[in-house]
This record gives sequence, structure tokens and C-alpha cells, in this order.
Amino acid sequence: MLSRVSASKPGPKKANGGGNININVNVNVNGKTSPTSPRKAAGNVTGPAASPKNLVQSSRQGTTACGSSRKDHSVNALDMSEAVKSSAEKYASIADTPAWKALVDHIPEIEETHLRYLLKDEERCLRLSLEHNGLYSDFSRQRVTPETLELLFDLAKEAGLKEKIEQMFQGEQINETEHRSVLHVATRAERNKELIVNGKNVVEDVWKVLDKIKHFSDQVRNGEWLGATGKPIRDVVAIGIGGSFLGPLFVHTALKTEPVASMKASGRRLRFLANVDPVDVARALHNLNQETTMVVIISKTFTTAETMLNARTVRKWITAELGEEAVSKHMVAVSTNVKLVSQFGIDPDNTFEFWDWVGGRYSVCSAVGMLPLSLQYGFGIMEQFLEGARDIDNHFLNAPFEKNIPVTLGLINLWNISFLHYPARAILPYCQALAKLAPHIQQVSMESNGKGVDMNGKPLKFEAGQIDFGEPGTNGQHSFYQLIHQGRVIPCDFIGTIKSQQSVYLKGEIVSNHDELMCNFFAQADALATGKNAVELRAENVPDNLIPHKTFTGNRPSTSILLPELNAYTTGQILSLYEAMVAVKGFVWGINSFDQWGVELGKVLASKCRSKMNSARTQSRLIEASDGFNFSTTRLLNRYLKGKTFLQYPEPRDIFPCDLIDSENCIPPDEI
Ligand SMILES: O=P(O)(O)OC[C@H]1O[C@](O)(CO)[C@@H](O)[C@@H]1O
Repeated sequence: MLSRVSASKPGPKKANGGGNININVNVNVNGKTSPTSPRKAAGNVTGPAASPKNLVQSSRQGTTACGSSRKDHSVNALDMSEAVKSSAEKYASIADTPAWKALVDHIPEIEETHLRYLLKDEERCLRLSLEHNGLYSDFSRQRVTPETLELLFDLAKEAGLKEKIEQMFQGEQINETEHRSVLHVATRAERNKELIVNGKNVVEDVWKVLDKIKHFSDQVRNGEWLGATGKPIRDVVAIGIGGSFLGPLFVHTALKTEPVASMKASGRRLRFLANVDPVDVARALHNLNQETTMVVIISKTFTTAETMLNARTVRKWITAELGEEAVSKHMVAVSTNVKLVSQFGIDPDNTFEFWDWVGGRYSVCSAVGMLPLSLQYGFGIMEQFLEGARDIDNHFLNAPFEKNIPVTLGLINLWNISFLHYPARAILPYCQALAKLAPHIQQVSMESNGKGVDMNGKPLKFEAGQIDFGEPGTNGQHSFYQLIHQGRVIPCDFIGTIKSQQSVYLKGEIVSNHDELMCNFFAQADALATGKNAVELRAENVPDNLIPHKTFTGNRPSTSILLPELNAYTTGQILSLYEAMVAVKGFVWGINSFDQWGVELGKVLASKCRSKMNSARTQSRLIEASDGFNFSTTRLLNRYLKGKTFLQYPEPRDIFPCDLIDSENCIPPDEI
């Protein structure tokens, strides 16, 4: 990992990483003490082909081993930490390493190529595709050659990628600015696995909560749990924002038309309330009956302003109709902050815990997603989702780099950003059920890797992170694809399925509806890669004056991901794949992908605004210079304050916007 490599063309490569790893580690996840580092079990990295069963090796001797081998563990851990540290010490930045420079030197070679010709090389195409357990990824339309991959693997080695992945899986406090482990993978670990963190098997804690979710969701679904007036619960409103919303929404959108899942959800509605905009309250509560509605408040911190105001609003909506005592039958919570949940008035029995070692944007496999989604689809379906995520976790941890899909795709993504300087990526599922994948990955990727400094606080010498956006095909084709074909170069992820969740094939049509959709999936990737030149246009008798307008330069990179079908399991696979790709980039760039300080300043300023807004409204005055806003903001605020409003200050009365709207015209998005 640490050796300097030649900047010239690399020789034949050995597999980077590979083998299995047994996890049984003892670190302090909560304290501020420096972390105990990971321990490799005997023979752990040089074993034979990876067995996906070995994410976290079950071992009864584990607890004892933890105590008795603690010294051993520390020694090995030290070795590894020292190794990673000394790399960082040798080079101020990953951009200073010979491996990075070799990639910079390689750029002109790639610039001489064109995907139109690279795609004719069948051997290259074979090399540039990977399959794992039904998930097939073809990256032959990326601007890479097998040599680029070798150089990227060298870079990964120089960055200590293998060790960093292991450290994450072993519960080391790699989120250094918050002194936290990063263990979302434990939220989907097998029940019999063991991961000792701070003397505790966290997998046991995970399954305690999962069992509680199963029990509770079964009770609600089979009518054992009744609302305050004795009626069964049919509808669920999940209140949360960011990571406490986007992941569950993505999974819900993926499952709602999947035949088995939708059968399990028959007669039930799951709605989300995220935005503090009262319009979102109106839409979320529209046509719901308090007597048959369960509210799940989801907030890791239980302090997020938007979520807490929405929670108070919906609580009023419940209690105004059913009385205070109805809270215990109609409101439950998911949080790490059990104390604040109980201060809010929610029974600890109705609280579903998760832990500070699960990042908000990585929390969909914890109670954050598992509770509302199990209420909607049943625990059995959601268990398959966990299994799919676990499958890719094991692959990510154990597969040698050259067979490792998230590592390879993550490194190619990094190549596009840091070396070819493409600032954005489009996530384009040819699968309507993946409509919320892009918004979810936007948070996972941009909140994780949108950083300006490295782990040591030093400004980065390169751009990290990228602008992620996307829409399902074919809708995107009629929207922004013009730009990606003839304007800016935006590397694309095309995602398709072999089988549709909902097959339609009309008599007289030459292809089924899903085949029609997928024809676009295949066509778009090739149109971007090969383009169309003047010679071809002339052969089609295109007039000279139109040739520049009709020319497609091509050479625009993309990856095609093909799944057998979209179900709970493959949804889990896709989730874990994207999470892992984000980690790969962050580890190589040497940044902390697991904090999010950049969201704080806006929150503080909004809070200042809130208190000034309150005094201006209650004293019926405008904002003054002494309130401390700049000239522009003062003018904006005063224009707002002078505007017409429904609101009554200083004694507001409870108004529920859903009462004010015409029910015929308000159709919540999930019912369109
Ligand atoms: O779950 P919480 O604590 O309400 O936080 C919601 C979201 O807010 C953020 O902290 C920042 O906006 C996200 O990282 C997080 O997912």
C-alpha cells in the first residue's frame, strides 16, 4: 500500500485485496478516546475466493476472544493504523502520490481514443463488465481502458482503500470529526453474526430492534393493535427529512408496484411528510382519518426543526380529534435520542431505537426505513431488502478489487471527476419504480463527498464530490437529454431490469411495453458513446447548413447496470452498491464522507430569523437595522412581512391547511 510506484506503465498486477475477513472487534464507539483499530483474524486477507457468508464471522468464542486477545488486537490494530497514517505523512495529499500522477500522465492516452472505436475491441468490452449475483454492470462505455483500471487500482492501493473498507466494517471511528463509527452495514448483518463494539455485540442490538419492529408491525397489520377508538390502523404517515425520509421514500417507490409487495400492502397507504412547508402537511394528511392513522416520527437527533414542527402539527391533528390519550395509540418514534422522544410524550415502548454509528443518510436499513416500510409491506418483504443490501456489503468487503463492482465503479466515477473533470453524474433508471433513487443518492453522495478539506482539515488539491441528478427514462429523454447529447458531458448511470414489475403486451404491437422502454435504455447509451459524424450525416443527404446542428460528438461515458428484476432484494443491492461507491471515492480522496458540517450554518441563520420574525410579527413592526440583517435581507424580510397572510399573531389558532383546501383538487403524490 505504501510503496512508491513508478509513474510509467504498470506491470502485471496482483489482485488487490481479496479473501475473507472475520470481524470480531472491540472498539469504543461513543467515547472521545482514540479508537482501537481493527484486528484481522488469522488468515483473513489471503484466503480463497470470497464467501459472502463471512461479513461478520459468527463466533461463540468471540466474546472471550475479545477479552483475551485484546492485547493482540491492539498490536495488529496499531500496525494497520500506523500503515495508513504513514501513507498520509509521506504525501500531503493523495494528489501528490505517484499513483495519482500516473493517472494524470495517462489522460492524454485516453484523450486520443473515442468510445466509437473502443467499443469495437471485444476483449476490452469483456474485461469491462462485471457480474455479481444477478447484478450485471457494463462499464465498457466509460472512457477507460484496462490500463486505466490498473492505474486506478494502484491509486486505491496507495490510498489504503482495502484497509479503510475493513476499518469501516470493523467499527473503527472513521468519522473522526464526530468520533463515531460508521456501521450502517451492521444494520443488515445476519442475526448470528457478531460485531463487538465497546464491549457490546451491536448485531444483537440491531436484531432486538428488528424483532420489535416485526412484532409491532405484525400487530398493527393483523388488527391486534387498534387505534384509540377501537378501529384498526390502515394508514401510516412517516414524518422525517433528509436521511430520515429519502431512503424510505426510495424503497417505498421501488416496492409499491412490485406484485408481491403490493399484494402485502393491499388496503394500506404510506405517506411521507418531510418539508416544513404547510402545503406538505396538507398533502400528507389529505383524506386521512385520525382514527385509522399511525404517525411515525423519524429523526436521528429528534431536534431537527422541520421534523419537530411537523410532528407537533400532526400531533395536534390527532389530539384535536381524539384527545391527548390517543397519542400512545397513534404516534410512535424512531430515534437515537430516546430521552427527547419521551419528553415529546411518546411511550418508550413505542420508540424504536437506532444508534449514533448509523449516519442519517445511511439509515434506511435501520428502524428509520424498516418500521414504516414493514407497517406497509410486512416484515418478511423488508427482510429480503436487508438481505439484498447484505449481499452487496459482503461482495464489497470480500471480492478482490478487479472483481469488485462497487470498488470498480467507484474508482471509474472518481476518474471521471478528478481526472476527466466531469462535474456531474446523471442517474437514469429505465424503471419507473426507481424514480426516487436519484433524490436519495443525491443526499448519500453529495452530503457525504461534498467536502473541501481532507481528514486533516487541509484544503483539497482537487475537486471532490459531484452534482448528482436524475430522472427515470424515458421521461428524462424529453427533458435534459439534449444537453447530455450535444451540450455538457455528463457521465450517466443507466439502470434497467430484464423483467418488468408490471408487464403489458398489446396485440398488434411489435414489442411489449417493457421491451419498448428497454430499447431506449440500450439506444441512449450507444448514442452517447458513438455519436454521429458529418460523413454519416452527408450520406443521409443532410444539407450542409444543418450538419453542425445534427452532429453528435459522441465519446460521452456511461455505465449500464442490468438487474433481473426490481424487488425488495435487488432494491437492497442497488442501495448498498451506491453507498459503497460513495465510500470508495471518499476513502481514496482522503476526506471524511460521514460528517455534514456544511448543513449547519443555514440552520443557525434560520434560527436567528425565526426569533426576529417572531418579535416583528408580535410587535406588528418591520425588521430594523438593529436586528442585524444585511441591507438586502432586511428589504426582503420587510417585503414578506408587509404581504398578506392568513396568520393571526400573537395568538395563533390551530389551522390545519388540509381543512382549507378543496379535497377534489388535492391528490397526494403517492396516489397519482
Ligand atoms: O434525522 P434527523 O436528525 O432529523 O436529521 C435529518 C437530516 O438532517 C441532516 O442532519 C442535515 O440536513 C441530515 O444529515 C439528516 O439526514
